[in-house]
Amino acid sequence: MTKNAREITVDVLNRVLYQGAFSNLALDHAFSSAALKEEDTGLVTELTYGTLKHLLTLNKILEANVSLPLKKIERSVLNILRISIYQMTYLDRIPPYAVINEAVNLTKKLAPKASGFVNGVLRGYLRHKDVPLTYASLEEELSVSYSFPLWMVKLFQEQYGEEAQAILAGLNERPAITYRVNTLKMTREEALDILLKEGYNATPTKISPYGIEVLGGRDVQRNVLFQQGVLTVQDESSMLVAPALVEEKASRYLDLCAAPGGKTTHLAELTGDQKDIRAFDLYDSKIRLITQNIQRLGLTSITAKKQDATVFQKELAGSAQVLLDAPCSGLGIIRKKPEIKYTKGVDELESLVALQRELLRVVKDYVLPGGLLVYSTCTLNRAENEDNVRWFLEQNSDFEAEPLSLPSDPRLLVTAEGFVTVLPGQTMDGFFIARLRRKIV
Ligand SMILES: C[S@@+](CC[C@H](N)C(=O)[O-])C[C@H]1O[C@@H](n2cnc3c(N)ncnc32)[C@H](O)[C@@H]1O
Repeated sequence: MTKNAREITVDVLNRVLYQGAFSNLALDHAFSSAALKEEDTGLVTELTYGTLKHLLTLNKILEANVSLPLKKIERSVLNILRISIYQMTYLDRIPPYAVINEAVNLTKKLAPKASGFVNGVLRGYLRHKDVPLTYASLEEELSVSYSFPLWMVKLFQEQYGEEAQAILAGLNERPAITYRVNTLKMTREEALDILLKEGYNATPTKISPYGIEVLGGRDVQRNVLFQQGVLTVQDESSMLVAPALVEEKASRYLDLCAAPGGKTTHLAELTGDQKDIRAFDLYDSKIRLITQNIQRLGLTSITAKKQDATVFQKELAGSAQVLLDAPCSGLGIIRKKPEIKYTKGVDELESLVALQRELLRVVKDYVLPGGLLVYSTCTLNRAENEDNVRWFLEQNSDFEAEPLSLPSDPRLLVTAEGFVTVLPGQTMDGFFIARLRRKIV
């Protein structure tokens, strides 16, 4: 029997919340295995991301409306309830009685004995929808209303002080779609002009001079500009990294944690595809992603190879500008992968710091005397960001911090040393960039 949009959503949520799947990949898999109409694809995407984004709020509402602990409810039934409460609370285009009917019909199919329970819970919620939720503390209120685990709320409060609430709000924003223009093929103005003439609602990104934000129009990935390698999907924060590393005098660039190649390909574009660019990553499957991007963009200056960045390659010692875009906890990209809120734990953050320090320790020896090491992460956790770089500078007196050349913008927090934290919001992921110069001694 074919599955409708809500059943597919429940499948995707089961995979993301209980089997560790990534939301974007689980959705891609669902869409490639079911021939859905475009409007149903839109509904599945909306219900999946909306439910994940507001999961803790939805759980709190459910707790107020059911008399048993949520973990005693069968998982598919719980996810039917969550997507239904999400629609009744956050969407106004679907009438509540239609939501309840859909939920009851789906429960009859997946867990027939629970259909009366689902009907009762949802009708009860409809009657008491306006009763406000109550909280034991300000932290609990922030945790439930923004739907972030308590430990993450406390981490942001402790580390970012008065910016914490803006970070929670920014990480819940709907991400804008931004593209980087391959300036080897045309200027940003030319690409923008073509998109506008084709009826897209598009605008230049404000901080990066290479980006275009597309606010409306047909799927850009089917557009000839994308297919011809003029455009690459990239967050505006990520577009700030390669320009921090490029210098006229440098002839070799190493990107140690490169897949899928977003920043490597930007390096090649900014250096006229004329320099020696080496991209490494840990897995063959990820090297294939880099290769696909290189081919689509028509670049020839990059070689991509499987290589563990914790293992030193002697032959490259002291030879290059170095990018370490380190594996990290990813708290800055929660807008795009909201499941990170519930799947990451504090312990994992600590082991990542150890890995990042090991990577810094190894890759520093590739840096050309007088050259640059750029360290970046897509997380908002000072332990993985500023603390790591300060630790590194204490250990390595032959390196010094150097500010990035960026316009001043309220979304950029810049430390006295020049380290940049990008605050998350509509067009930008939360991000961290530090630029370190190796002294000539
Ligand atoms: C933040 S992502 C890189 C994103 C990439 N720079 C881009 O802009 O497209 C971090 C990457 O580090 C890779 N990685 C993790 N541990 C590694 C290691 N020991 N050596 C090399 N790569 C590693 C992961 O496979 C992942 O692709």
